[in-house]
Amino acid sequence: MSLVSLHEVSAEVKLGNGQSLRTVDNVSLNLEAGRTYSLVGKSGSGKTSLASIIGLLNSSYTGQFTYQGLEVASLRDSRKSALRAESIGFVFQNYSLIKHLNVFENVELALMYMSSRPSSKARKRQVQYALSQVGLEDRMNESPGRLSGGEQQRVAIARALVTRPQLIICDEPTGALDTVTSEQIVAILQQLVNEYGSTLLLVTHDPDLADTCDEKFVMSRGRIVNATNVT
Ligand SMILES: Nc1ncnc2c1ncn2[C@@H]1O[C@H](COP(=O)(O)OP(=O)(O)OP(=O)(O)O)[C@@H](O)[C@H]1O
Repeated sequence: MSLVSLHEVSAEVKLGNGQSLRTVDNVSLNLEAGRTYSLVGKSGSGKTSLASIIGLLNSSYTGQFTYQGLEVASLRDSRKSALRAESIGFVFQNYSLIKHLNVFENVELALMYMSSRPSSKARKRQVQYALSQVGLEDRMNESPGRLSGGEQQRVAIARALVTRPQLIICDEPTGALDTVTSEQIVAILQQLVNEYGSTLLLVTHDPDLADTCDEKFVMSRGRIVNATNVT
């Protein structure tokens, strides 16, 4: 059974002028457990729109979408939120860390949303471990604003992985970083995804980053126009 299975999925947004724009157009794909996938395509091709459906962030679609064998359309919002908190980790371009929480608290937050929230002692152990994995255990008490872009993204990776999610969705995770830092971030990501056995969906403009994944999906005008096995 695939972790994610989409069959003829489409989505639209309503534009200000009353017209609709099809952002995802008849997409069918499977994501298997433990494999890594990139999603590439020009700006506006629909990558983020598709990733937000797969990440259970947008339920306004037609077609069939199953996650862990569950028909997503039939799940209540509360069940979808719980599923997302427990089994999906997100990393975005702008890090999306909370400024008034320190590094430890930002990572811990991911555990607070779990329905089976670990004890305070277990949370401490898990957060410390996740931060050590990204080399930031000695910056736990700092405010994110005092960290460099690459360091903030490493915190975001620790936050995405601390729940040991089955799926990690990264949307342009290196978009705001220089080339050397980007390569380091992707190396950390790939190593941890491998170690945790998670499935990775990496949305990127960068062909070199895309080639670090097992499989590549190319999007154009909302459609998957090409799917390639890289390895
Ligand atoms: N809420 C919205 N309102 C209006 N248009 C939208 C909305 N969301 C997405 N779009 C449009 O849908 C299309 C697909 O957008 P999407 O963000 O998914 O593309 P993308 O491939 O991720 O682009 P980028 O690489 O620039 O992030 C674009 O033309 C975008 O302008």
